[in-house]
Amino acid sequence: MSEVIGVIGAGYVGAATAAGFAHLGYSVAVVDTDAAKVDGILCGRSGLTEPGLDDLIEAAHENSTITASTSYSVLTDATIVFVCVPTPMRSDGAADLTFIDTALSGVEPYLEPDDVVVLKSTVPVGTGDAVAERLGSAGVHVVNNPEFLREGHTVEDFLAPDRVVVGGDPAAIKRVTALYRSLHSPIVEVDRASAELAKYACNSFLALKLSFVDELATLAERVGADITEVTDVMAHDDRIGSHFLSPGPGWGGSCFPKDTRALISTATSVERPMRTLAAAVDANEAQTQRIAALIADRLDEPDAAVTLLGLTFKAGTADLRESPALDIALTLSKQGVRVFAHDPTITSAESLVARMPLENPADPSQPTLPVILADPYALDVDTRVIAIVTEWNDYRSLQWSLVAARCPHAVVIDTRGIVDAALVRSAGLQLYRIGIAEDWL
Ligand SMILES: NC(=O)C1=CN([C@@H]2O[C@H](COP(=O)(O)OP(=O)(O)OC[C@H]3O[C@@H](n4cnc5c(N)ncnc54)[C@H](O)[C@@H]3O)[C@@H](O)[C@H]2O)C=CC1
Ligand SMILES: O=C(O)[C@H]1O[C@H](OP(=O)(O)OP(=O)(O)OC[C@H]2O[C@@H](n3ccc(=O)[nH]c3=O)[C@H](O)[C@@H]2O)[C@H](O)[C@@H](O)[C@@H]1O
Repeated sequence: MSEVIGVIGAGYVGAATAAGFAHLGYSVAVVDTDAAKVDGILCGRSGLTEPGLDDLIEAAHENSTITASTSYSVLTDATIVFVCVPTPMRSDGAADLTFIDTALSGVEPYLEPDDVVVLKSTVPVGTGDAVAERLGSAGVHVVNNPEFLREGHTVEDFLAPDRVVVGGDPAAIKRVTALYRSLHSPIVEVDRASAELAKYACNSFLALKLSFVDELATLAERVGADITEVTDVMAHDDRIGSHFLSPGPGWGGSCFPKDTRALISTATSVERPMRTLAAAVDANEAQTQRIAALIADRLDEPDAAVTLLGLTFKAGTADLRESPALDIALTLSKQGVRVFAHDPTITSAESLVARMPLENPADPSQPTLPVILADPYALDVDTRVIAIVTEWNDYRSLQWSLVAARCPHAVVIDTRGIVDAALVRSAGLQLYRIGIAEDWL
């Protein structure tokens, strides 16, 4: 327990890492450039909608095992520093490493010989070697330890990972893996390039699987099949597995979109193009636009309105980054459709501004932000389409008779396959489920 943990960046990954190591008994110091995040941690809160995270941070706060600051000097005593800053997408698709560079510049003055810097952010192949070269002359070791947690499950996944992957300096790897030993998860030691590539490989493979299933759902609609029966058959094959077989409005979030493009960019730069992945990215964009078109096709009057149920990129998170729901809202709004939306985590349209850039928000003839509904029953009477875009449990158990009483002519489009068809239809509403041919033919 002699190691002192430093964490740079207190977002989804950094907050879970800090809280998790504090829970495992380590003393943790966090630095974040966002003063609100730091103040939150100093009061025992993460500021994130993540089950169990605030409990761990509050416990660490009470035990004085966590501290935080906007100043890198808080890392002075840290012996192993985890870098958990963003690696967003550049306009050319490659990963933007500016935040990594700034984080390293910030921590460098506080590093001592034999300290370890751990790259937990998702970084392209070659980044770890470059960082090792940069810090090596000061006697600092570098380890790649890519993270595989999911939003909405950050604590659960941090404390019980399918695997812990480490690559890099062998002596330092021993010290990093020792931190995780009490979790009893498989530890996979690989070379640095393989650790970096494996992280992109996992996200990209899952994205490929989803694009395949989304296209299969479209095909099922046309040829008389039921996607739930098709994927059930697939899931019985252990080689295929049962996860990531639910079609939807397209995959989104802070990582799949940027990581697939970053891998394509890496592959292209060494003239080893990843054609399958490029096709999956194209198919994903087409899937979201297909859903927008299906909605638009069911609007029979110029004044007809649409209500989107769900805005986050998936259920269980308040994260709106790269959410297909926002793309659908924007596409419809550009066509002059009045768009309303409900999401359990969104109380006002203001939180959408950063994620839905509009050219002229004040001009009602231009695309506008969706009007946020306080509850899913507060529907505009001219609503013609109610589309379930995010698979929140709230929408599985809607009282469809209340919906029908307000909007008897609305049709329901379920892009996630979560509603009970009999209940929707017994309320007198027409229903279209993704991938179910009998609804569309
Ligand atoms: N969100 C996720 O589920 C997962 C993300 N990752 C990867 O982890 C990395 C971080 O992702 P998130 O945690 O989602 O990001 P995030 O956007 O939630 O949080 C990043 C945090 O870093 C802070 N920050 C930015 N620059 C800083 C600097 N120079 N010094 C100190 N703090 C700084 C920001 O204020 C923010 O609080 C990315 O590379 C991402 O691809 C990996 C696995 C899962
Ligand atoms: O690198 C990352 O950031 C993380 O990215 C994903 O985690 P996350 O972005 O939280 O979301 P997922 O649960 O993987 O969902 C991604 C997208 O796929 C969609 N999805 C998922 C599963 C499914 O069956 N169908 C489906 O459409 C979701 O709605 C969502 O838009 C990976 O699952 C994590 O392992 C990884 O660590």
